[in-house]
Amino acid sequence: MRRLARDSPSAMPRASNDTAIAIDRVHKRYGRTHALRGVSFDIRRGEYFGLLGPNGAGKSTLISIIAGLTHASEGSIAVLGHDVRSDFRAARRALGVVPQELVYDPFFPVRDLLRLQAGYYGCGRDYWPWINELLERLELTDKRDMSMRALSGGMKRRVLIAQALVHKPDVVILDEPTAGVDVELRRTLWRFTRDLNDAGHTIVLTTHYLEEAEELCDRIAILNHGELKVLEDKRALLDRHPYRFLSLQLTGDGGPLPAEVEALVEDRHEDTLELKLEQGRHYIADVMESIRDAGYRIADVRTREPHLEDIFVELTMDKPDGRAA
Ligand SMILES: Nc1ncnc2c1ncn2[C@@H]1O[C@H](COP(=O)(O)OP(=O)(O)OP(=O)(O)O)[C@@H](O)[C@H]1O
Repeated sequence: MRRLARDSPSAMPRASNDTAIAIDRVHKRYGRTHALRGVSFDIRRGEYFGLLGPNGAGKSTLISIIAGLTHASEGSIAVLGHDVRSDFRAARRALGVVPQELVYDPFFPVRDLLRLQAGYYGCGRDYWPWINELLERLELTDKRDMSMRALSGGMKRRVLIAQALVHKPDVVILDEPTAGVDVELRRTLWRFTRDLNDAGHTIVLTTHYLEEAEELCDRIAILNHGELKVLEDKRALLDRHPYRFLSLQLTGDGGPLPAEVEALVEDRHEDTLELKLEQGRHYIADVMESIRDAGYRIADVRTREPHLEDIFVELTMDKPDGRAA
């Protein structure tokens, strides 16, 4: 697949201001629901940023405020220095938002829809080559004259992505772009967004597929219960978690495992045990010896480093006493 060249029409000049989105002490209340509780952070220009959190954490609310679809109860947000309320048009012009929901006009042919959308931003014929490039990159060229209602769900999602990009926005927000799409399309979208990022666009991704965030993002923010839980470089976040997983396939008719081994069990399925070991505290050799002492043979041993998913669960899982992690 063709890559977007740095000097392609999509390449954005770097501004002296390094902040793409500045979020300052934002609160949002819906009646008695306090959906955002004083969230502050910056998204830097040119980064691929992951905004994660469990259901109801406040991600969509934050994106809606950034996009000007709803207002913060308190606090402010600026996109490329433009306040999303007082300077709405300039802020919106700098943004391309790919929505989570499939909302579209069923009757328009795809290319006409994209040209019309570009027109809303005052982008005329000189943007048509860019629209053709989008159609090509999203593998929609042969669908360009079809009406939206005739397209499959995956194709519609591609059109929504193209629609968000018609005006070559500097900052692109992707809200669950791969929800319900097949593996091939997911890969196509990953490549495409990475190329956009290489060409200078800031990308903000929300996703429930944590391997997607792990693969693509430079920095990760995790929201939980309307608060910023973590904002960290992805590599540092993964490295900071000093544990690893040990998977053991057991044979033989052993008895109960010793309590200190039971305490490490994360998962068990059929004859395999998955244990979570903290570095410097639990030693693989000791654990294996205890298991052998309990009367088992160890037929296979595997280890793995933590994935983003493990860290996400640890940071967002509510404690049994009702406290948030
Ligand atoms: N329009 C609304 N009216 C009332 N409450 C709302 C509204 N939108 C969101 N909420 C509430 O605000 C909180 C945050 O919701 P939000 O949709 O922002 O979370 P989310 O992190 O995007 O979740 P998900 O991953 O499920 O999309 C939830 O408690 C939700 O019920």
